Amino acid sequence: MSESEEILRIASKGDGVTASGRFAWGAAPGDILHADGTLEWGPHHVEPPCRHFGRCGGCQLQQLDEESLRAFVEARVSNASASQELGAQHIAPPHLSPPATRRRASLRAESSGGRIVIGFREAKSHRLVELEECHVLAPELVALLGPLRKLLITMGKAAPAKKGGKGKPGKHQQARMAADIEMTLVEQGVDLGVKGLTAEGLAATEAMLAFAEEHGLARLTMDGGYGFETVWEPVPVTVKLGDVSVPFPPGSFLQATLDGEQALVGAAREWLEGVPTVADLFSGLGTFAFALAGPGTKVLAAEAARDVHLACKAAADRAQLPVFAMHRDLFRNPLQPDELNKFAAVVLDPPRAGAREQVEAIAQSNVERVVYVSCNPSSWSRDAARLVEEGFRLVELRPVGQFRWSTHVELASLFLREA
Ligand SMILES: C[S@@+](CC[C@H](N)C(=O)[O-])C[C@H]1O[C@@H](n2cnc3c(N)ncnc32)[C@H](O)[C@@H]1O
Repeated sequence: MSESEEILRIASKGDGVTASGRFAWGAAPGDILHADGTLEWGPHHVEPPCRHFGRCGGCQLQQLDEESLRAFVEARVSNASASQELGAQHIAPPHLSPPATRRRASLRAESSGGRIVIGFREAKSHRLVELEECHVLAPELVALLGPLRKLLITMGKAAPAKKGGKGKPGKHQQARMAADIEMTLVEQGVDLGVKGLTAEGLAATEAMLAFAEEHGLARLTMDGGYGFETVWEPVPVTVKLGDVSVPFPPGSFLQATLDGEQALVGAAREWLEGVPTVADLFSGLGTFAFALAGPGTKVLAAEAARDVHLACKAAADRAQLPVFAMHRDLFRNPLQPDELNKFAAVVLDPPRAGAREQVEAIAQSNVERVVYVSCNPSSWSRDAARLVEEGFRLVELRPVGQFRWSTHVELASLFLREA
């Protein structure tokens, strides 16, 4: 049997690891892992603030004190850099979003044992934990969970009985319900999307409208399998990017916290100050484009999602800012070196898969300054290695932990081409 050993670090999936390579879930650095698998808490182990911790799939690291949480975020990023020998010149202290600031969430709602459960999926299982509290979500989102649960029960009762089901003939009967819930805090309040359900019948529709009105929703959309249908949107929904209110199509990407967005945008602003022409690739609604564009800076914003691209374009036109929105699939049709050569700098913020093809074209171009923002240190390090191979230097790396207490880590990085 193995000896008692100290937990030395937290691995990328959130388990504590000892020197001999033993793993322990829920451990903090400095804990002692005994031979029988029990943990003795060390100086960095704190009482998790949430009663659901350990069962809810939303958080993995609530047992860490602030110091070791910061160390985890920094290590994820610096290890990714070291794994490819990128030679980062400077790694900034990590930015961590405070509790109760996450402004978007994807949750699951299911009927279970005659009840409706809304929550993140349980860790390593398909079961849902009923969220009685949540320490990461913004209070406006948490406040809606209880009322939403009641609404879904009402809708279930209002739904027509399924043919062949049990129960007295002619009586409404609650069918098994499962839906995906998207919540985003926008300028007008909460944008709520329910996927997998339709409001069937007058009673269900009226219940939805009453709910939206009573809770002052910014928008309510339903998607029963044929695309989003807007049930309620008293005024057009927008998000503020830079100084511009940009239309927000249902389900669009928004950085998870406002302070996280500000950390990433702040890095891009600092690194691209005074640059006259910037290509913002995987631009989304224009988070970086609207922050960078101004009298001295023109920005091209390239994005594949059509509704997102159109929203960016409409906002740029209305604000009369030098942001030129381009609809383009940058995986299949990356900006080519001759197109990239028209820009003094590139900022790119691709999805988790990274941007292998687009980075190859950047490597082959004459662009001298690249700001790479990433939500996946692994794909980032692969792409970064290609830039370094073609003569770029990794000047600065800023770890950002927008998803507090989770293993999900983001970063901003600056690459300059060696003279
Ligand atoms: C991580 S988000 C970043 C969005 C934006 N930079 C921001 O901060 O809000 C990645 C964006 O890439 C877009 N995207 C995904 N695949 C793409 C592709 N093949 N070509 C271009 N854009 C793509 C997504 O629609 C999404 O808007």
